[in-house]
Amino acid sequence: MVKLTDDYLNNKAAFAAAGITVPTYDQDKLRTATNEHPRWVHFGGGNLFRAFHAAIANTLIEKGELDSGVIVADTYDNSVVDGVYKPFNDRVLRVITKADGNFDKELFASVTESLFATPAREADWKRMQEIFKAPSLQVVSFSITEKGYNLKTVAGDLNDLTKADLAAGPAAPKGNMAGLVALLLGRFQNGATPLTLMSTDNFSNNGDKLKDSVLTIAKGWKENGFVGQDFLDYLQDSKKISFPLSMIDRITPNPSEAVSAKLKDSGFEDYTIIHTPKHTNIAPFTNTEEVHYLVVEDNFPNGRPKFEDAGVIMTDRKTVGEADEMKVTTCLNPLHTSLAIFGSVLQFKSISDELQNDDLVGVIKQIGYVEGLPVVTDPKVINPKEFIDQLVTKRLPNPYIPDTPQRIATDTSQKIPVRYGVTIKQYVDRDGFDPSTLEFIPLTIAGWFRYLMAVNDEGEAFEPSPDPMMDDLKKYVGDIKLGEPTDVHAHLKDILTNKAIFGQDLYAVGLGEKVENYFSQMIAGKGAIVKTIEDALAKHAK
Ligand SMILES: NC(=O)c1ccc[n+]([C@@H]2O[C@H](COP(=O)([O-])OP(=O)(O)OC[C@H]3O[C@@H](n4cnc5c(N)ncnc54)[C@H](O)[C@@H]3O)[C@@H](O)[C@H]2O)c1
Ligand SMILES: O=P(O)(O)OC[C@@H](O)[C@@H](O)[C@H](O)[C@H](O)CO
Repeated sequence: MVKLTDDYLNNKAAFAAAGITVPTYDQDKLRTATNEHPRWVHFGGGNLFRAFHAAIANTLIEKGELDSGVIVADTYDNSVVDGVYKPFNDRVLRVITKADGNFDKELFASVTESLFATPAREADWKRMQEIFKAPSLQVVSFSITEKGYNLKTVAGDLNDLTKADLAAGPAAPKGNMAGLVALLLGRFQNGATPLTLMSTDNFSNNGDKLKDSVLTIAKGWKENGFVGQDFLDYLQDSKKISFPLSMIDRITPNPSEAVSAKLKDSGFEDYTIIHTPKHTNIAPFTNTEEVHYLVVEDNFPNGRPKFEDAGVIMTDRKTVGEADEMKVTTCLNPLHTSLAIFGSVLQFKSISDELQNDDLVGVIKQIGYVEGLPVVTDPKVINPKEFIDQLVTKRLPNPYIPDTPQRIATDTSQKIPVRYGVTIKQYVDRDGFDPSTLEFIPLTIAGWFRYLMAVNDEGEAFEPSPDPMMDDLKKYVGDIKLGEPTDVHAHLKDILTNKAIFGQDLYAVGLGEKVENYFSQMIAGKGAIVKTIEDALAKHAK
């Protein structure tokens, strides 16, 4: 058996026997170099980072183009750092589950340090403060989920955590964004060297959202007398701090039991999956698909690693914006969320199984090709129609990608504005488009309310995936009983007007009644969701 912490340089044969490719570089030397000149910090060392960013760093280090490792920071879930980084010398086994059933297995040693970077863990916080002061630091990247950037409540006001952070100032921030701004303040006060903050989370204009959250905190601190205008100027000067846009795509499911079992059989010792109290599902290994895209706005005022040499498309802001809207708001994520919602209420346990169901395939094709594609601006670097074709015919049906509707249904409230709200807005804003012609987006939104009832299509209770707004949202539909007369308008009217969730008042754009109508059909009794989908396809599929 081999394990992650084994000396891979001197035991290559043992790793090869287990089918694992290992680095040719020395992690200890890389660690020393990183201490001397840190270049790249990543916040949110979850599965996507381990499968994708860590691989990019590994490639660049192998090519001699990156002279230090990545420092991983978590600010949310200490079990990530303590569970899968520190005990394994910060190494990762990345498994690509290929469409032919074969695995590509590679060990990365490109992470050299892992920190739970909050004031609650003093030593790690101090260390991160030092790293942020280093002039050599070029990039701070993020994959902290959509909620990681959010400072507001469902009603659109600042949430209590943010209010408390604004009142207390930068000395001991509790929230994730306040922590980041406190670290940036340290950099400002120690030379004000430039830096790039690169969000790689799944929403359009992700860099703008990150900037907005950073500035909200900084402005609040200025109003309360904790920082001066000069700090705000630093944050808003694009030659000092940049917030590039990015589009990232690689379906990276939670670590799967099937992959774990195969690793064990192949002689790899670190196959145990951890489910943390904060709901991160993580393991010493990560499983991902072969296909991947990362498109980044090339705006790095303190320089950057040669990302393009690891396959990253470096381009202008407009192109990234278009690629991102293409993927996140029309051609991939809206289809994924529809499969997540309907898959959960129809009791599917696998996305590839859902792709065997003609009706669900029908729904996602309508959302992608018919409703989304016409409002896509072609980013040129990726062809949108071919992108959906590849998704629907190759990626989603791949039975070796162990993805589940339940993973994708996590935090749906945070995703609805981006995954459907942006397309609805396009239909509102653009000549020749009428939002009231949309059918399968409102069908999915109705499906989401049906999902929030936490009762499946067989009428049995199920546990929805975690969502930061679940308690608030359940209040709208929690008392509805299948098959009983229900005043649907009275239940949904307040939520369907919520612009924070839908980007629009759905009644004002002719979709409120349509959602109500689909929802009424879906609560008619057992099996009503399946029937509503069938009827919608029979009537409206083009
Ligand atoms: N997994 C994918 O297929 C995929 C693909 C493209 C983009 N993404 C983006 O990456 C994000 C992370 O995906 P993942 O697969 O790594 O998820 P994951 O659950 O494996 O890891 C999530 C990470 O984010 C941290 N986190 C969670 N909530 C946070 C909060 N409120 N504040 C700060 N940190 C927080 C966790 O501690 C963990 O490190 C997604 O939400 C999405 O925006 C994921
Ligand atoms: O990662 P999330 O939680 O934003 O969304 C779940 C999935 O839709 C997403 O992870 C996809 O797998 C990914 O966007 C594919 O690139």
